[in-house]
Amino acid sequence: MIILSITKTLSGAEGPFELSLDLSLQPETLHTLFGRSGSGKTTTLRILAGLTQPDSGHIEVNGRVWLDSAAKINLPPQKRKVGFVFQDYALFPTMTIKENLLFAQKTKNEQKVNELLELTHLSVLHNRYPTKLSGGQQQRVALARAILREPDILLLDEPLSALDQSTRLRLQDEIMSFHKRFRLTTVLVSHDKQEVFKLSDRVTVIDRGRIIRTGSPLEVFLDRTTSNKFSFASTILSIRKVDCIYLAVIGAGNELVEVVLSRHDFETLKVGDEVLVASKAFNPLVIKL
Ligand SMILES: Nc1ncnc2c1ncn2[C@@H]1O[C@H](COP(=O)(O)OP(=O)(O)OP(=O)(O)O)[C@@H](O)[C@H]1O
Repeated sequence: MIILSITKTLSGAEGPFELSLDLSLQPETLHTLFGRSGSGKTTTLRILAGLTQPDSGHIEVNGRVWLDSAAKINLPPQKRKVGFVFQDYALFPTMTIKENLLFAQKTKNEQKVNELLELTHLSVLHNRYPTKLSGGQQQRVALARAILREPDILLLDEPLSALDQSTRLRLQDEIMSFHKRFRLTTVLVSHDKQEVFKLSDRVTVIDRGRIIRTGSPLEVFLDRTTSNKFSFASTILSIRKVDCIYLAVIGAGNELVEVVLSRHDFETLKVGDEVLVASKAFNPLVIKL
């Protein structure tokens, strides 16, 4: 069980605001922090890892206190058993893949490194340097390196956002399989709803430092208790008038959809606006690709 209770004043783009979170994470679950840019998600991961100091707080991991500002307990990052994977891989460029992995381990257990290389399909590449690998391969190395630390918490900060869609889908499956195989307790930060829905046991939505919602992905994203309608939130990419019809192009995941607007919407909405697209009656054909 991981218990986190923190406060910190952050300097946001629209002025200072308080990050104030109380979270408890069940062991062996994948818990996602979701929310608008600048709401405090990365800062929360950094506080868990000991890389950023909160103004006050208490963090307890499997019965061990990592931080207690009142009792002046504050374990340094190297004493916290955390695996951290960032968007930008952060591998050592002058070390080979295998050296990068060995460096992450206190025990220098080469057998375990070889096992992880095998599991991540990186064995044949073990002598290469990170710059000679694709983004997906580099992120696999970063994931393997984080797991080798045998972390009490695996922190994944937008780990797949720099990758193309098909690599992303493959790595989502790998993250899921590692999370289960190594019985990890994982905290993910992601902006991709489909990814969050696929991977998460629990989702906590944060807005300007506060928890505004928490629950299963179904409860948080589909709001089963209030509506069964089809809807998605996205951004208007273009608006135009064709004869007497008003049309908007709106992003939907990796696709674009064109919707008809009312005259009032045409006059009030503009490109870049965030909108909710909802359909009252939704009876689609589902075709396997
Ligand atoms: N140590 C700090 N002290 C004060 N403010 C900070 C500190 N670290 C980050 N901030 C500010 O806090 C806000 C939240 O940053 P954070 O990176 O946690 O947001 P986020 O939710 O992860 O955003 P994104 O989704 O864009 O990565 C930002 O405006 C940032 O500038």
